Amino acid sequence: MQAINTFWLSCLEHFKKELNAQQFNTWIKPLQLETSPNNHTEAVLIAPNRFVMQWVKDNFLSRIETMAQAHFSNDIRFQLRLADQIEIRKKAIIQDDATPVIKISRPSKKKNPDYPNQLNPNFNFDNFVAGKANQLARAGAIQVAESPGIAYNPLFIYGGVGLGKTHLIQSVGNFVLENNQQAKVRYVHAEKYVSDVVNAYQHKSFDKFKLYYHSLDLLLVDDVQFFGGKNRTQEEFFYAFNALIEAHKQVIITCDSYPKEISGLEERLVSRFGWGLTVAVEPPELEMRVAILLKRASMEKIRLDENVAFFIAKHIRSNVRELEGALKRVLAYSRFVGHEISLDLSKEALKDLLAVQNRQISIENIQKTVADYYKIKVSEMYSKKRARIVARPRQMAMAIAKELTPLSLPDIGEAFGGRDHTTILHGYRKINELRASDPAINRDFNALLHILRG
Ligand SMILES: Nc1ncnc2c1ncn2[C@@H]1O[C@H](COP(=O)(O)OP(=O)(O)OP(=O)(O)O)[C@@H](O)[C@H]1O
Repeated sequence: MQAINTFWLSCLEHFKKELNAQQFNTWIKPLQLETSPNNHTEAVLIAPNRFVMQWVKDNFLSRIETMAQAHFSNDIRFQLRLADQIEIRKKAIIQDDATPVIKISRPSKKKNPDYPNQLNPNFNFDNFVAGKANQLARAGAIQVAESPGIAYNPLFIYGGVGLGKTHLIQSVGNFVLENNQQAKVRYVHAEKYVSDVVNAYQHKSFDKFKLYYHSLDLLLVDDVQFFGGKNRTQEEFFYAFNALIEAHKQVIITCDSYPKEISGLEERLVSRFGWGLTVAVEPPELEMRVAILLKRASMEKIRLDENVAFFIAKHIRSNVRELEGALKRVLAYSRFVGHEISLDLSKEALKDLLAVQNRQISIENIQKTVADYYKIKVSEMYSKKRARIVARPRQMAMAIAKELTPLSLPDIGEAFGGRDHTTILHGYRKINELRASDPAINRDFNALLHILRG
């Protein structure tokens, strides 16, 4: 069924252009086409888990069929089917390399070393504000909390700093423990896991290390990008991961990037991280930032007017941790001067912070930062040269200026050597398109935002 394969490739191309990279990677890329040589009217798309299957059914299936109708003369029906997880894993294990998968016999009578679970009881689903930015990650986490080891394994949550990844995965841990106090749950930051490996080395205690990590019911590993380049840690984690997944124990991982983009991570781990559900958390939009502030205020029993929350949320845009930091600052200032929190008081309390922010995110600073990043001269930002090597960074700087400053398009145009506002709009749109189709551009964009926001 060469024709269907060719059609599917063109479908992939189509969705790659239409969706942003995260949506494409989450929903479309994991689908596998299965055709039968004897059946010319039906094709099956295999989804890696129920979540993806349902989403594709609801949101993409009819589009795929419409495209198929336009492509073929006869009718082709597309079915969705759930992948056989065991088969996928077996295949991956065989393909990986000859490394044996260590099977740890689960200690039946022996007591496990009694490690604390390291969970912060304040992280729970109730005080996690839901919004578009974390919709999928939250839904995935809730499902995993309700059916650990069954729903999606592993659950891989990625996104920038301070966006709630730790909060979310610890909420799963706390939820599981609430339902079953006997559950062996462990939250571990990746750096701590690395130091546990070093310790096991020093004390020749790998058996104890394995006994512990391989016998958990739920393992939460935070910021797994820290495993990059640490081969022994990765090897140990590979064994632990296999042992847990084989035993239907839940693994949840967070990271600052998509699995394939973690630098220095072995391919066999990258592929395993994609076995379950991979979801992103995005920076929250304005209304969600306001909701987070109001929630936090009510938890702390502080009266916070909506207009004050809007003021803070409008100015603190980078991530939730900074948002909470700003609220703390306002609160501390109000206690210090002995006045209730008001708009004026908040402006005063955040004066320094906002001044620093405004200074940092001037258009000149954006131009200089982007020029440094791409190793071109700042003067290329105003030049008329069209060579891609300078034109692309210039468009990147335009897009970032639109994103980070309140300046109008004509103002931004002025700062880029007196360009027309349509040129700025074109640059902005171009970069957004590229971000959706080219992970490298998306990474550059996010890295630059990160540098500029300090
Ligand atoms: N949606 C949300 N609702 C309520 N609080 C949130 C939300 N998102 C983040 N927070 C809060 O913001 C702070 C930072 O979140 P968290 O530590 O989970 O971020 P992170 O993504 O793990 O960051 P890092 O990558 O730096 O580890 C925490 O205090 C957390 O409770």
